[in-house]
Amino acid sequence: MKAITTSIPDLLILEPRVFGDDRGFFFESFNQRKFNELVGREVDFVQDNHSCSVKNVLRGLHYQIQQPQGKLVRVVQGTVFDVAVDIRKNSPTFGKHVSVELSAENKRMFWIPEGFAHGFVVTSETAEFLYKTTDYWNPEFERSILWSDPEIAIKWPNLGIPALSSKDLDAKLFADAEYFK
Ligand SMILES: Cc1cn([C@H]2C[C@H](O)[C@@H](COP(=O)(O)OP(=O)(O)O[C@H]3O[C@@H](C)C(=O)[C@@H](O)[C@H]3O)O2)c(=O)[nH]c1=O
Repeated sequence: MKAITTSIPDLLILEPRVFGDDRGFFFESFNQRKFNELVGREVDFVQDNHSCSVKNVLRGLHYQIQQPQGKLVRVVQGTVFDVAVDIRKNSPTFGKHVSVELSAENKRMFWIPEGFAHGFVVTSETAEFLYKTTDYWNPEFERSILWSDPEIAIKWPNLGIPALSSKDLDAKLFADAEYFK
């Protein structure tokens, strides 16, 4: 596993070593010891999630105001444009974001520690999205920032208006968002 740094030091793109042969391929999709070495601390994951979405579905930008979740995300079918926004108030990169294409083909993973809002849009016909989280989902603490927030100004792939959940249609502007307690 190789870590690629990004413009926000705590956000890492991870590239697994893939062993291909005439049967197909094999790779370690998670190895706790190697992961901890790459991120430089002990991380404990408590929940695994799996979602499937059709093209131009956008989920995000999500975070929890308590029990913030670090997320290790990847795609096992299709392609997504994935984004993490720094919402740590005392961070020098507060309000800045990093985007990365994740696909079944590139097998890249994105490590998004606690303190970021996260979202993605599906750019293939369908996409299956898998992720591990460092804390449990808690609907009471869950919040959504508007995907098209003008201050964050994410350059999403040009697919037209995305399909959103009702929760994400009601998302707040970054300027009005609640932060961690
Ligand atoms: C997130 C989540 C949802 N659910 C339920 C609630 C709801 O009925 C259904 C669908 O939930 P949502 O619409 O919130 O799913 P979704 O929009 O896919 O939410 C996810 O989006 C991405 C971008 C993230 O970063 C995740 O942390 C998570 O917020 O699944 C759980 O049971 N456990 C969970 O951990």
